[in-house]
Amino acid sequence: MIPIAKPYLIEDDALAAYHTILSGWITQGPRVQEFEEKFAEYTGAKYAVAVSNCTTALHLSMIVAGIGPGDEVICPSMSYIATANSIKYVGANPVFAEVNEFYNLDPADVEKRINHKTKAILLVHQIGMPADIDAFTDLCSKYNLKLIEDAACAAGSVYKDKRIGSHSELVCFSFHPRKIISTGDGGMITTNREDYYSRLKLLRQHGMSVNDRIRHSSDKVIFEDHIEIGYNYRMTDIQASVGIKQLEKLDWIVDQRRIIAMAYHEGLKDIQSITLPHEEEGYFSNYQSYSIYLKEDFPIYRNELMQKLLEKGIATRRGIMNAHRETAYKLLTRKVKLPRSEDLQDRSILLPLYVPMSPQEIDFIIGTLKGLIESNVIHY
Ligand SMILES: C[C@H]1O[C@H](OP(=O)(O)OP(=O)(O)OC[C@H]2O[C@@H](n3cnc4c(=O)[nH]c(N)nc43)[C@H](O)[C@@H]2O)[C@@H](O)[C@@H](O)[C@@H]1N
Ligand SMILES: O=C(O)CCC(=O)C(=O)O
Repeated sequence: MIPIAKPYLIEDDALAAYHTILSGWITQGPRVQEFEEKFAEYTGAKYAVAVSNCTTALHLSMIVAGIGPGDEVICPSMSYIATANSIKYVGANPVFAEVNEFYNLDPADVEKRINHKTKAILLVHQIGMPADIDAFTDLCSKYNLKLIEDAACAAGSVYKDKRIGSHSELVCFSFHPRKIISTGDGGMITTNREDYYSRLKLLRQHGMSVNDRIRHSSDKVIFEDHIEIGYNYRMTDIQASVGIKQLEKLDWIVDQRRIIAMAYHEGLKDIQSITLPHEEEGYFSNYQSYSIYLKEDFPIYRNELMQKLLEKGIATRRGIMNAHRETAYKLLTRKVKLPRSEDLQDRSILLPLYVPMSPQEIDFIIGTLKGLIESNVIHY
């Protein structure tokens, strides 16, 4: 079976975890600090704060951005549900906007939805393709809104010559196994603001004024205070030590993923009934996923195509979900109509993409897909 994804984890990642376990300091310790420093340096941001996953990164970002009950935050519905959930966690409401052909927020549609309750735009760099950060930065300054980036899938992606993580005040990353680099679960927030940095560090560890490492190494007795109600959103040192090793491989992994994406482009470019992903000038994707869109004249129903491919040993996934169609959001979103997002969800599939994939596996996927189309197994 060719799976949809596999994290690229090798012996040095495992050894890093092994050594951390034996070191005797296994959470919120030196490896976490090292991972944060290296991640900030990699992205070009001033600071980075490690947390337990990207969902908690988004939650804390909402808090430090000052989003609260009754506020509205504009975001795509077409995203993993954690994007919208992070807005609900602070008592605010997600206002879903349309996406463009790149599965990313459409700035013109977002602008139409701004009103006096709007406090922020939460953009998503969907499946690793950067969203148009400049357009949203302009909108945010025009209407005095906060910008938060959900870069869960976008470690190693680049927008206008700068890596994702360096463009705005709050950028959230994920190290879930479905992402480019993984620490099991894990997340990171990058920021250039010192006040955000300090508050994020406080909030992820119960609002504790003097952290355990400082108390541990102090030659004087110190007592901590808990100065606001915080959370237990820590990353462990076991995860961070894996993250440090994964980060060393990130650019290489992105290169490898792009080679596979190019092989898909090349092998599938002559099929008229599908649309392939592409990059515009200034946009560089890490190809977290490779999504193809089945046009009106595609000869096989989407779900049947997925089933046929599975029977041939190839796992695929449906197009990116729309949060407003999920049961959890039904009451809130009865009147929401997002035809483009819904169509992209219904008519797209994600193909397997992981490192290493052999040329034979890629050829097999391309050949099987072409064979199914040519034999017109099931017609409309
Ligand atoms: C970007 C979004 O991608 C994912 O959605 P998806 O539907 O494309 O993929 P999923 O089915 O969740 O991905 C899980 C697949 O990823 C591979 N995998 C490999 N290792 C793991 C693992 O440790 N945990 C999980 N959950 N999955 C792992 C396997 O092939 C597994 O079938 C979701 O995981 C979302 O959580 C994510 N935000
Ligand atoms: O939990 C998930 O499956 C997706 C959300 C995510 O990637 C994260 O919270 O880090």
